[in-house]
Amino acid sequence: MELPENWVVRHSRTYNKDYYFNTVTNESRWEVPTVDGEIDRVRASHLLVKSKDSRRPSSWREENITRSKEEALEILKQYQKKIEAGEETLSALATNFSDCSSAKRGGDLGYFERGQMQKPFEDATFALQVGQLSKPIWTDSGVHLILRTA
Ligand SMILES: Cn1nc(-c2ccccc2)cc1C(=O)N[C@H](Cc1nc2ccccc2[nH]1)C(=O)O
Repeated sequence: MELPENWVVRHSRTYNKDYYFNTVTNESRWEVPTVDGEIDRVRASHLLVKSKDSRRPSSWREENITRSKEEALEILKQYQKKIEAGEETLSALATNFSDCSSAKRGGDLGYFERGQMQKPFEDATFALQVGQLSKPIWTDSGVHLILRTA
């Protein structure tokens, strides 16, 4: 995490831990300063449809997944239509149909920072506004719909 301008990390011998010091304002603080508008962690839920080419072509739903990538995308687009029409929620569809083990939590992956998820998934999530649904996103796991929740 790069620090905003004029901020440096210092080490407090008294407390034996790092703190942050602004060399212009002489302000010091324990928590990491972030540039306004720079987000360092997000929360998201997702619905994953795997295919035979997925990194792990198996899930709680289906021991051996044989559908093609094209079929997976068509299935995911049907879910996307229902969510965008307000007929279904991503959480309800993920619970019943996601090929990710997060299905048991309505697709909720919790909070994550950059560097934790597969890059296409991370970039798509960080580009979403809170409450916004992604377009279909491909990772090595399959094709995802992502809802940024925080
Ligand atoms: C990243 N992650 N979190 C959970 C999870 C979260 C909450 C509760 C239970 C499982 C499962 C996973 C996971 O990697 N699952 C994989 C599928 C998968 N691949 C992903 C790539 C990016 C983001 C989420 C993804 N989920 C699997 O089940 O084969």
